[in-house]
Parts: sequence; C-alpha cells; structure tokens
Amino acid sequence: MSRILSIEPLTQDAFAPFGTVIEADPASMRYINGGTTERFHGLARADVVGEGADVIINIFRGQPRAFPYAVAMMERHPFGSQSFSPLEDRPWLVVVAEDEGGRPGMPRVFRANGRQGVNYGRNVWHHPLMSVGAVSDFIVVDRDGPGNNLEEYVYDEPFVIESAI
Ligand SMILES: NC(=O)N[C@@H](O)C(=O)O
Ligand code: NI
Repeated sequence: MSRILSIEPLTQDAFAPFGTVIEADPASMRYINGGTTERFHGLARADVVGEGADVIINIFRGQPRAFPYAVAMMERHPFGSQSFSPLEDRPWLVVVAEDEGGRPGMPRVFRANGRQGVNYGRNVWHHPLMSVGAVSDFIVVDRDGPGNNLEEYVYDEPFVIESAI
C-alpha cells in the first residue's frame, strides 16, 4: 500500500462520512434584517455530550505546515464535534479517516478553499489543524467540560502528503 496521500477537492458529498462542509450554500440562504443580510441557516450543528458540557467558540492561529508532510498521528474527540472556519481566504488541508476497529484507517486529504470550513462529527478521526502557506486564523467551535475529550493514535508508519498543491 502506498503511503503517499493524494488530495481531493472538499465537497459535501465526499466529506459526508466525516461531518459537514461549512460554506455559503444558496439552498440554506434566507434574507433577514430587512433584506440587508443573507443568512445561510443551520449549516452545521455542534454536538456535545456529557454532564456539564458546554459549546465554546475559539480562535486557532495555525502555523503553516511544511511539505512533504508526514501524517504520523490522528486524533478524535469522543465527547464533541469540532468545527474549523477560516478567517482568511486561504486554502488549507483537512485530513480525516474512517474508524477501523477503534483506530484510524488510511487518511483522506481534502483541499478546502478559503471560504470552506468543516465540522468534524463527534468521535471522527482527524489530523490537527493544517494551515497552508501562512499563519492562518480559524474560528473553532468545540466542547469544553469534564472528561478527556482527546484520543490520539500514532500510525506504525506515517503517511506522506508530498505537496499542498
Ligand atoms: N487539541 C486541539 O484543541 N486541537 C485539535 O483538536 C485540532 O483538531 O486541531
Ligand atoms: Ni481536533
């Protein structure tokens, strides 16, 4: 099996097993504020579980990754979803994997354009934030509360993203 990962365009359908793409979908748009604002309604839902769990809104400032990049580990959050929405119009990478008996399978890499965010479903394997090209800020909506909401897995052998383009 090749350990070199190809990059796919980020689409709602392709990403469906892992969560939701957050983008200005015309089908979700309704005018509000007297027609002065377009509301793209209900693009994704935060999903948090457990006594005392809160949904929180953060900013993550990601350092750009260097390529070739070794995808050596993946993580997941058993008690909550996690969304990333770019604050700058700059492409970035989303790396996810299906669960295979409690561990991540082969990663899939998606290229997000600068106006696409994602909401990782609760307990979905993903790689930590992968900014590309420059330091990039993201609005992150995820869970705060009791319990260990971070499970990590290290692959026996890393996979490689040769280039971000
Ligand atoms: N650990 C943390 O808050 N960040 C990761 O969850 C991530 O997905 O970037
Ligand atoms: Ni995460």
